[in-house]
Amino acid sequence: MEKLRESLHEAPIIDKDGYSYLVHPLSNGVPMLEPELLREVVVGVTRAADLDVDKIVAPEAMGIHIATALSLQTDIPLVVIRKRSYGLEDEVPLHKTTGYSESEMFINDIEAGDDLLIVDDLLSTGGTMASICEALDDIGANISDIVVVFRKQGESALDNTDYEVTSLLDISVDQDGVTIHD
Ligand SMILES: O=P(O)(O)OC[C@H]1O[C@H](OP(=O)(O)OP(=O)(O)O)[C@H](O)[C@@H]1O
Ligand SMILES: Nc1ncnc2[nH]cnc12
Repeated sequence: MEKLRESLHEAPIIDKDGYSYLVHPLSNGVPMLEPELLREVVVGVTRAADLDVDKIVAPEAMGIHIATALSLQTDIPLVVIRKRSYGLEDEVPLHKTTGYSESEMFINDIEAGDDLLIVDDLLSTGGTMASICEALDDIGANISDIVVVFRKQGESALDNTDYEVTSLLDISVDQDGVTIHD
């Protein structure tokens, strides 16, 4: 994960009402995402993840490019959990909170019995992932694995649940920058 580690040292941190927010190519699409970095991450996720699944699931927006590349690499179909409702039959809404926002998301085309790999760029408060896992569980799908690129250290809404998250790097973020925890 050499390129990924290097990239963190250059990443700007912005203040979102007291919350230190990492601006990184994988988490924001800016600064520019180098193909070599995306490739390294997709190889890392491919090695870390349980790929014996029916579908890859990624939340909009910044899980999409990682999951798309993984889908191309593995031939596993991709479902995006959207921030927009389509009003389709069996659409499942969920409410999610992060450290700086609160919003609705909508699940389509996941069925009871589906084996799923969930992929996202970053886990922080775990609010997004916990809401997604709960909704997928209610549908009756089986969450085989959850892989994120960055996991921020600290309390998470997934603590004290059965959901286990694998990360490529564990980090902490403050106004002075990013620390990588090995
Ligand atoms: O662990 P949490 O505190 O829930 O934070 C993690 C989530 O926050 C970011 O998404 P965001 O909601 O900012 O939307 P974006 O992907 O469109 O940037 C990130 O992509 C994760 O999905
Ligand atoms: N880019 C980011 N930086 C820090 N915390 C976050 N939580 C969700 N996205 C984040």
